[in-house]
Amino acid sequence: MAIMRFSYLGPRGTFTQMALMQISEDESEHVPAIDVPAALRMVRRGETDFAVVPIENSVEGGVNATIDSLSNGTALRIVAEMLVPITFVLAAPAGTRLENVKRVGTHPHGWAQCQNWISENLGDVAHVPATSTAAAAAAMAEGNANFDAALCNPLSAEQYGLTVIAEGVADNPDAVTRFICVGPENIPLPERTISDKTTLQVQLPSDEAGALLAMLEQFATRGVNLSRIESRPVGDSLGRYQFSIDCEGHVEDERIQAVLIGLHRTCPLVRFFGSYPSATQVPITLRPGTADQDFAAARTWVASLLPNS
Ligand SMILES: O=C(O)C(=O)Cc1ccccc1
Repeated sequence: MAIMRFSYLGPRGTFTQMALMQISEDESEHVPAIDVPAALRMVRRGETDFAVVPIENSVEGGVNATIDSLSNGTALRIVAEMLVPITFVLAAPAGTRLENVKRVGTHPHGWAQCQNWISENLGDVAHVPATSTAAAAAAMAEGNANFDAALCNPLSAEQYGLTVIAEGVADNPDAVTRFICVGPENIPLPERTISDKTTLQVQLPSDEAGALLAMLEQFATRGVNLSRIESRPVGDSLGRYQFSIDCEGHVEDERIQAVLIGLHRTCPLVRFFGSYPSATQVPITLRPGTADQDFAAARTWVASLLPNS
């Protein structure tokens, strides 16, 4: 089989690479990118086959960089999702004392997920933003960091030869980040499983009272549960928002097709970003009347009412 190339939010040792390891353990296939748009750009240009990027974390919610660069560029397809439990350490050159840490380098999401721990344990310290947690660790190891410790995962502390000066750094020990694997638009659709997700981008008709409610009703009437919904600015004028949505089900499910038909009829823009197996594979409980056979039976009945049936 041809070698698969995966771009990811790098450098080596990011949480994103930990997610990538779940689907490809061979590091020779991993191509680090400076940020999420760059990782996706490599797929759009055909330089890599897939990109792995964070989309949602249990503390901060949606990752805007990912949602926006999916929404505002040429079409891509999500083919898989991965969950990574997030555990941080503070890593620094040997001999660094915790009480001397005044500036912490990390990715903004890392900072957001540890703010309370940091202020309780270190008092007033400044955040120095880095392009990723591992980029902070790498800068620290190279000796050109303008901070005293990197907030990163244990793997990158080890990879970059830093000393762990605090472990279990987290506001919420159960924090999880969800990552997606994204391929080009023409990639085959992943097969249906007992539990799938579908990701969409939807714009609403402008200046219409109740447009958001009407859009949500397309899902509600077919018993389709949403697992994430984010409003993001369209970007052309103030007050214009679009929605990034994950819902439970696969585009091969009749109820999802009915939602898509409803959205397409009533919304000025609907983009499909793929259907893929949910990471947990917890079976979806269907509301009565929303299974494939219910739709098929209803269609047969309607057809029987027509004159030439
Ligand atoms: O910076 C990283 O290591 C990433 O992969 C992004 C990130 C940062 C913090 C929490 C989850 C993901």
